[in-house]
Amino acid sequence: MTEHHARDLAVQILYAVDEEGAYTNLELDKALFSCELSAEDKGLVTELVYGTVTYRDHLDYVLANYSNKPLKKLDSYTHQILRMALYQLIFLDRIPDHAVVSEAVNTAKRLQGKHQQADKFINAILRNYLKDDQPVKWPDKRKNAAGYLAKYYSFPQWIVDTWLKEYGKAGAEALCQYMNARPPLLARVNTLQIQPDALIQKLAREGVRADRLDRVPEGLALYNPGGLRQLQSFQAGDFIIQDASSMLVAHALDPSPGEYIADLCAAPGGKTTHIAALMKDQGRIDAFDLHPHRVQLIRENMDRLGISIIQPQVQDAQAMEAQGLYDRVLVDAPCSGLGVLNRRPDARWQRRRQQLPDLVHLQAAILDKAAAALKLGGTLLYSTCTTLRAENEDQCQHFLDRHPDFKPDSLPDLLTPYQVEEGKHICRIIPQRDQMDGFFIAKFRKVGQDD
Ligand SMILES: C[S@@+](CC[C@H](N)C(=O)[O-])C[C@H]1O[C@@H](n2cnc3c(N)ncnc32)[C@H](O)[C@@H]1O
Repeated sequence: MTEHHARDLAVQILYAVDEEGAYTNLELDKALFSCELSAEDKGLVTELVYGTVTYRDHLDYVLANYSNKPLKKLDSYTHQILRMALYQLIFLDRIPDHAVVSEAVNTAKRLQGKHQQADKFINAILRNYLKDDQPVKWPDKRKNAAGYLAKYYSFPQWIVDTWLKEYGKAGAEALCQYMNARPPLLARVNTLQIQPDALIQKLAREGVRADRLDRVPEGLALYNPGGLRQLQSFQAGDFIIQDASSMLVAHALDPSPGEYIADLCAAPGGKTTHIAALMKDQGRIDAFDLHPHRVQLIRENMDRLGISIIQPQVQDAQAMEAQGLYDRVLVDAPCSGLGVLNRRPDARWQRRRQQLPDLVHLQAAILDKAAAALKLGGTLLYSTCTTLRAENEDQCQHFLDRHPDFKPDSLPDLLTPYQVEEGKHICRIIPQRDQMDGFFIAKFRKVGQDD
């Protein structure tokens, strides 16, 4: 296959994401697995798809200046081809402009033989854009920061509005920039098997450079690892891919060997397997999740990492019946995920403000079951990967209001850099400040009614 076909494939993936609601990463994996493109062309497809999906609204804002038809009336293939070409013209330096235009026209001819004139329309729009020497007029950044951030950085307006309220103009802009950049590749060393410095040396022998993270003892940054799953160290279970924020959650729970722990929303098991490592694989962890195919991922991870104390089970956490059983319970709740929008380019377009009430309700129901399942004196840890107060601080305050038998509990020193002023039991990991996924962590202790 040639580079031309790489572009055709990219347009077909963009179509599936936009028109059929496919997940970008899964659609890409599926398409790249079954095609015969070179590694370089696969890289190009990935870059074009990720960039075009991420910058969708930025690209449409520019396109609307040059199209005599409303964009909504374009057929989807024409629209995807135009967005993808414009993404290359605006954001990529290495492909000459004339090549971008002729590739777009040829892709249209190949994919849309039946849609007469689409190639001519695409050619005219792209040439008009290239001829125009006036810069695009974006919404005024000072008078209409919300409009500017949403269009320029390509986010739904409601997300930008909440970030502006939370972090102000400069903070919200820095957060938009963070979420548009590719996340670093981080790994957690499986300390049941190997220590970080030994793994760094082992990875070096496999041709991968790795450095230790400052903030999490078992965290590594990996550089240019190529086919990660083919590495002997990966197959041997020496590490798991996980972000630093996520690693902080198991440390916040602070488990000890021999304890009985429940992880109520556990799949695919990143935090469960970390908790097991901190327990030296001694004791027991019940790892629940609603979805059978995701529970299977917990099994695969524990098997690869050589862990024996995890009991994975399909279980709706809202329907748990356990009472007074566990020393510690983790609720790593299903949430709006606004702290990790950089990990899936289509996620920002799929989240809806209207989903929030149901999520908040689900989180509260799971927290109530967690509260009942704990022993007296037990620890409850609540975490989310979102930046929204309704799912974080407000959720926790309502929990304390409903459960006078619980008190805030202080977090270990490792978490101190992220503690909020209001209380030592709450941490906010702020991506643009901490250069990690956006997370919220809160800790409580079951003290009983009379305390
Ligand atoms: C944030 S993810 C968990 C990530 C996981 N803790 C890890 O570190 O790998 C939230 C999980 O909650 C699960 N979930 C959603 N609703 C649930 C419910 N009612 N009961 C149990 N699990 C649920 C989802 O399937 C998803 O796997």
